[in-house]
Amino acid sequence: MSCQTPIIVALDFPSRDAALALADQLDPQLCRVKVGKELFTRSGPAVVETLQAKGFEVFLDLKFHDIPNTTAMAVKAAAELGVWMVNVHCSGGLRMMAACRNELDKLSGTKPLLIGVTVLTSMEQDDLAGIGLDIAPQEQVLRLAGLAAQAGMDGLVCSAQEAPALKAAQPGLQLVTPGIRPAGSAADDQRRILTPADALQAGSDYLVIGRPISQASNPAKALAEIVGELN
Ligand SMILES: O=C(O)c1cc(=O)[nH]c(=O)n1[C@@H]1O[C@H](COP(=O)(O)O)[C@@H](O)[C@H]1O
Repeated sequence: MSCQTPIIVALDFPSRDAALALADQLDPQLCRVKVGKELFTRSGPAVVETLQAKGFEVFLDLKFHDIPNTTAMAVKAAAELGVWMVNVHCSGGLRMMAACRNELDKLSGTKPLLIGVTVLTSMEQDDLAGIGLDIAPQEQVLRLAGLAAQAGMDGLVCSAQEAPALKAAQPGLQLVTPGIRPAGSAADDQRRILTPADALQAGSDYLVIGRPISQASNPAKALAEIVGELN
């Protein structure tokens, strides 16, 4: 049976063993899992395959950002790994995103959801100013969302704070929202955050949650409490 909640648990760990130790405490019907840069760089495609064999749908979060051909070929490689979701940075531009879409469209069978990262949830207006963008985060997110829609992307990574505006402007795009913090938990390096229930209410389709679950003394209980809060 496939997953019945919108929760994606980030397996941000320095080793395959640590990631699998957490996965073994989680139920694939209650969450999907995300393999990011740290775990993939250490453990490679084998850890993705192991998680799939345990019944998890895997979001391969490598945030590809390169010239169109290089990015599209990386997305193709992710599709061939059988991942459920893959992402690229929208700031790679329209031609880069369209090349990825085009490459996936050539494949037969089940394809991963192709998701564009807008403005990282760790960034606020001052951070954008630092990289030469004199613009509010939401304005930049909406601009990139327009490009993503034009390129035929399936959805966006954004903050749940932007979800209401995005659902109004781009209703066809699924919203994947990190920066999720249950009430009372530490923000850590995140800046644009919302609670799980508020994020769903705002229009998020998927909630990416890392440390509030992975660093909890009882991760399965932390997941169950968040699922309970959503029902
Ligand atoms: O693409 C992502 O998943 C992502 C995009 C973004 O804007 N912000 C963001 O935090 N993430 C990822 O979501 C996860 C959030 O983890 P926690 O902050 O521990 O909940 C991390 O694995 C990040 O790499």
